[in-house]
Amino acid sequence: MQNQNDPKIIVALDFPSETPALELVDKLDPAKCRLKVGKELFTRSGPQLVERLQKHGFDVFLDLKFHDIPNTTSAAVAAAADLGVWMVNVHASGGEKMMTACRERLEVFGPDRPLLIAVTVLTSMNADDLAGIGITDSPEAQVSRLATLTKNCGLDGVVCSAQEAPKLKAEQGADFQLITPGIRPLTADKGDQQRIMTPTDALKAGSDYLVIGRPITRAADPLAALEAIHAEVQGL
Ligand SMILES: O=C(O)c1cc(=O)[nH]c(=O)n1[C@@H]1O[C@H](COP(=O)(O)O)[C@@H](O)[C@H]1O
Repeated sequence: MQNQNDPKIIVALDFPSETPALELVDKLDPAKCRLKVGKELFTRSGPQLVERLQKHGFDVFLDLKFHDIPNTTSAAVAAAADLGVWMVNVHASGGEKMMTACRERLEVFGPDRPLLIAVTVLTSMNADDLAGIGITDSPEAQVSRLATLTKNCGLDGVVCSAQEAPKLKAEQGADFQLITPGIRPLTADKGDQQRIMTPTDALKAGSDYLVIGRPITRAADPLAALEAIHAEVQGL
């Protein structure tokens, strides 16, 4: 499924239940944004909510960050494809066999299959956090390593910080999709994010899609916040 307008903003519906999520969604325009359903909302409201969002005309990024053995993960990715989502993700640190199994499993879905994306280094992590799990390389180097692995496995792109986008576009080519959370307009709180960038800078750096949650969903006027970001990035 592919929205003809190809909106670059993906609103992260990080809500505790479908009631507040749908309250916001009812005011949104599928021509201006896509929607991301993550672990909290999916665990409460499940596939029915995803189908409802799709019936409203929205492309859905199912962000469950699968990370398991190849057989389990590829079956989960196929379940996401059956649901008709636009994008689904796995953790690149699941490794070559896992990512390859997922890509192969999606082949039967043909050109309408979801985009298959791998998470590199979470945008909430900095060099100290990586050192804590035994990775002494910089976040940038680790992201590059995992992006190369992801591309070699034939996936469509990665989730990374926009800070890494220029390097990744140079290394992996223009077609390799970069999905970037950690987006913060200048006035927004950083929260738990570490590697952040503004919407304009992120697109200029090479991001293909901006994942934005709290700067929209926690704004006093979420619709106005989305409209402002949309106006800011339109035409970039
Ligand atoms: O895969 C993701 O979407 C993701 C990866 C990552 O490295 N960092 C990250 O923040 N995310 C998601 O992107 C969204 C960011 O939300 P805000 O920080 O509220 O804008 C959340 O739903 C996260 O789960």
